[in-house]
Amino acid sequence: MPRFERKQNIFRNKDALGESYQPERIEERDDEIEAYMDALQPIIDGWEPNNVFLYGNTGVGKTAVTDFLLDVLQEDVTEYDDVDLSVLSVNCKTLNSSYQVAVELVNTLRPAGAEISTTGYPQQTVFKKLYSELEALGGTVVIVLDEIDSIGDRDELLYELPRARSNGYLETTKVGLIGISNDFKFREQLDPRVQDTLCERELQFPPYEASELTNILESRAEVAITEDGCDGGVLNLCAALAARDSGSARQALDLLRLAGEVAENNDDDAIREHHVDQARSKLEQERVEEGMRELTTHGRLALLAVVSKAAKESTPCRTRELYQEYEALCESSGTDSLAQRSVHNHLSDLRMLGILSAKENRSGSRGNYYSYELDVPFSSAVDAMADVLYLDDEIETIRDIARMNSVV
Ligand SMILES: Nc1ncnc2c1ncn2[C@@H]1O[C@H](COP(=O)(O)OP(=O)(O)OP(=O)(O)O)[C@@H](O)[C@H]1O
Repeated sequence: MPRFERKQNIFRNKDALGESYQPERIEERDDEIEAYMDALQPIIDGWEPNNVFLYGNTGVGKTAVTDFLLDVLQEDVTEYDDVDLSVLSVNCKTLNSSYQVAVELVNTLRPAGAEISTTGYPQQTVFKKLYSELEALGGTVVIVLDEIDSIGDRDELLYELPRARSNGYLETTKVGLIGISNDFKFREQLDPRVQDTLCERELQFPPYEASELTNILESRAEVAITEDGCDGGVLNLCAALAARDSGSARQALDLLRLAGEVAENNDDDAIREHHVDQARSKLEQERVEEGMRELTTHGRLALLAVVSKAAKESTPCRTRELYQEYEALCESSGTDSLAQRSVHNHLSDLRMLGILSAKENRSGSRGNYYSYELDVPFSSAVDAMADVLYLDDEIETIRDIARMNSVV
């Protein structure tokens, strides 16, 4: 009797709900596609490409539409013998400077074994190597820089590359940049001269509404889910939840995939609305745990102070009292404590992350003050603290007190 058994009554192709899947059809982006095609038109016409800057929140289709249109463009360009198009795509997330992005581009263009080192050259040397690789490639080159905001203020490449031809670094090759970002502040921070060139054509992708997300989910479910694998109403529910929260297609797709997994694990024959509810809580918890894992030691100690008060049923609790709890925890863990003002800042950050909630109380002549409480389940907060702080005994005591008070 096999111990692994194939389950395929819900998913026909689960990968189609994953991040790496490239949809055959783009839904609900006709206006954006039209404007984007307009910006890419000079390439087909044989002229220098426009530089394009795309922005919008996470999950609104910036990358999907770009990949889709560049595939179409590469196919259509084969009709014209005098246009030789190459597309280079780089995600800048881990490359946070012009230098690193330029090295990555050089290495993408060089054959295996001829790559350059990621350190040790003057920046202009790397840029020159990049120009000579681009010149060797020839034709029209479109360079897509996804998550371009990771470059930060070290943005010299964004100034130099679009000017490479006019400055005589490139003779024959025509280069166009496509920058993609979900950081709305990035554009404003750019040097005005960079803004002028990089943002020659700007496209904004707004968040999706529920009805748009439903269409995206319907077209994806046709590929991903079996005919009877999904109850009516499930796609609408996933779409409505994602629209209310972020307007992100990624969130809607994640919710549907996870709901399918919950249904599958329960050996149910179709995804139902209660599976979506469970999936939503699970995603929410993952988000919070991820936020908590990224806290600094003092952020964690400040949170643990709130957790400790919650175990004693003493929340909402004022900063002053939380500070005393925090100081005691610092002493137990052998950590120097911060001033009350800094702890207050950590509490505000925890609130921004959705881990704490705060109430503002009026206090007559002495001004207003905040009192804090957990905005996440007690158990997820304690669990996330347990594996990082060296406070096993204290955390066990907090758990005991919580059990005594039936706080779970
Ligand atoms: N209009 C659409 N039609 C079909 N699928 C879409 C559409 N918009 C987004 N998607 C899908 O949603 C997911 C997220 O989209 P995408 O990666 O393009 O978002 P993004 O705006 O680039 O987000 P980020 O800024 O986080 O990179 C992908 O799986 C993508 O295929």
